[in-house]
Amino acid sequence: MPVVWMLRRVASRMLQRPACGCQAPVLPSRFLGTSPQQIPADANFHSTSFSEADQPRVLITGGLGQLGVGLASFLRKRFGKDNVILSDIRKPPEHVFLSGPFIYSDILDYKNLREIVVNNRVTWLFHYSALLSAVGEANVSLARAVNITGLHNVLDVAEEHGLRLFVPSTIGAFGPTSPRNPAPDLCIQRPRTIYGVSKVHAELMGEYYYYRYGLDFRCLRYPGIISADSQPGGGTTDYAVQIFHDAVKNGRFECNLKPSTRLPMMYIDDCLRATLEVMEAPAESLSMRTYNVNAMSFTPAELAQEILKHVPEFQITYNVDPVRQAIADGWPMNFDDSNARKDWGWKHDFDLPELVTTMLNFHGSESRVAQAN
Ligand SMILES: NC(=O)c1ccc[n+]([C@@H]2O[C@H](COP(=O)([O-])OP(=O)(O)OC[C@H]3O[C@@H](n4cnc5c(N)ncnc54)[C@H](O)[C@@H]3O)[C@@H](O)[C@H]2O)c1
Ligand SMILES: C[C@@H](O)[C@H](N)C(=O)O
Repeated sequence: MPVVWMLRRVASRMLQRPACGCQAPVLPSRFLGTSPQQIPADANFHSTSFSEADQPRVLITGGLGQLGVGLASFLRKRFGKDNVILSDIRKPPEHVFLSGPFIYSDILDYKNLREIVVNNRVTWLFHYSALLSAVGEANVSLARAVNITGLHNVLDVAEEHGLRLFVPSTIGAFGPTSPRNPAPDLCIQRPRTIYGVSKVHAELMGEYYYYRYGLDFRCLRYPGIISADSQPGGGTTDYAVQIFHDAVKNGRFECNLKPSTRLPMMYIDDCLRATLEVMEAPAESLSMRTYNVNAMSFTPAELAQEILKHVPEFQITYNVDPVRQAIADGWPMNFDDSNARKDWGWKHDFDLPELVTTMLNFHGSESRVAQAN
């Protein structure tokens, strides 16, 4: 195998580098920038003194899901609109298409992925494509393909082209035999969903490529992420997003998890900031390549109590979905993220009260706008 890898690497380097040693011609593209430089894998972007030309050239896969559009907008503020390419296999809504570069990318098509990376001189890749926990159980073979085969393509492209690679993992990478309150970074991981199994695989493969080939792989295990202006893609923590829509719209919500189901959660602003911070952290500050990150932990009953403080008529009822409940019962109730706090200074801004106020304000103003129109 090492011989095969060596040959592949030499061939790929030859393809990337012209024999004359001059600058390789780059195909025209509407996303093309002007910098002739490749960002070195160990570059430290912590300094804000980089010129426009030195900014990373970013590709986000699976970017039309709950988190990708917010990530693109966050990164574009930092690195410039044209340096961040959003991609997916779905058609983007108009406001997303008009907000910056968008491109079709199927992570199961290795050649397509490589072409995008080469033509756009991508240097950082955020790999968001995935099937989440509940939809994954409903379509195991597709989840296996997207979450495992797709990841292999991404790892290979990243390694061949010297990219810095971010892959999110999840609380779902733990299982009922893991310590659950709290789950530390390093412990037994025997998840019982295809989603969890594929994410443990991603963590291990990324770290293997880091140790074996020097790939600059960085991974955060996200808790359930709560966002106001994007819909979740079929996970177990989705209730904590939907509850706000329903509280404002109808004053009531039917929850598909039991009232006492405690899970770690995070507001999207904290999630996106954590993602950029770990990508910008100097390599020497990272004692590990896969970190837990956390903000808060609550049950549906506790979330409903907090909403009641703002919406006194709010009512919650329970109609438990056995698939989601079984998944949640095997996940951590709390997350130990002390290594992230120690190594690269992770600190969350949103606890439960700030989360509820922010979400209700957003949906309240949205519904007032809708009523006024
Ligand atoms: N949202 C959360 O609460 C949460 C928590 C932990 C980890 N994560 C991780 O963060 C990442 C983003 O999550 P999300 O909530 O935005 O997911 P999502 O399900 O909302 O979006 C995933 C996107 O992947 C795309 N996709 C599917 N197949 C693809 C393919 N073959 N090629 C390219 N794209 C494809 C889908 O079209 C979709 O837009 C995922 O890897 C997820 O596991 C999310
Ligand atoms: C937790 C996370 O990975 C996702 N929101 C899910 O529930 O599947």
